[in-house]
Amino acid sequence: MAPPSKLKTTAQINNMGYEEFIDVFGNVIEHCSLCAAAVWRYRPFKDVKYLHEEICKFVDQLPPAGGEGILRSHPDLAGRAAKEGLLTKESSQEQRAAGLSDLTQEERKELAQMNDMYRSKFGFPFVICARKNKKDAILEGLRTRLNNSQEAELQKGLTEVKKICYLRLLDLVEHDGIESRL
Ligand SMILES: NC(=O)N[C@H]1NC(=O)NC1=O
Repeated sequence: MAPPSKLKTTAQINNMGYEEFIDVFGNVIEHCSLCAAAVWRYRPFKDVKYLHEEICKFVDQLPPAGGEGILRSHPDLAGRAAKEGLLTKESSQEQRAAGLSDLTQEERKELAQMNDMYRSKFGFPFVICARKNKKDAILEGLRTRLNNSQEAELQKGLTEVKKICYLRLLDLVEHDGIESRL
């Protein structure tokens, strides 16, 4: 007999008390459990897509400083936290999936230099959905996005945060092939 699925059903989510909800969904936005805490009140959710939409609505109504705070809660790609083994398990899996644990020394150096340039220009780290971009696309994205305005990068970074969030939710909740929404 197949082992019981660890994925939550919509019914289970809708019956969760606040603490269990945070235990399960507290890191769907990296280090920002406030985003899950804010949407618990909107149960019942029809499915995982609705839960994601409520989180996105919460993120979208934050003032710019709040959005920047969310971006700042993300670790650099292949940065110091990765080197020191301090990533969350989600971020660690995502960075590995993108091939960032197998960078050449040159690629690692280029990424670190561009990450630093990006952070000093915008005041927050470069954020991209690593599971949707392999290492070449990440390096290219960083090179291109360095030319953008601060406002554009705040929006772009938050769009990537919402993609990361959706994929993290799909890892936690039973669903029916709806990844294509990204
Ligand atoms: N800086 C950055 O993009 N970090 C992240 N991206 C991702 O997919 N997971 C992360 O932690």
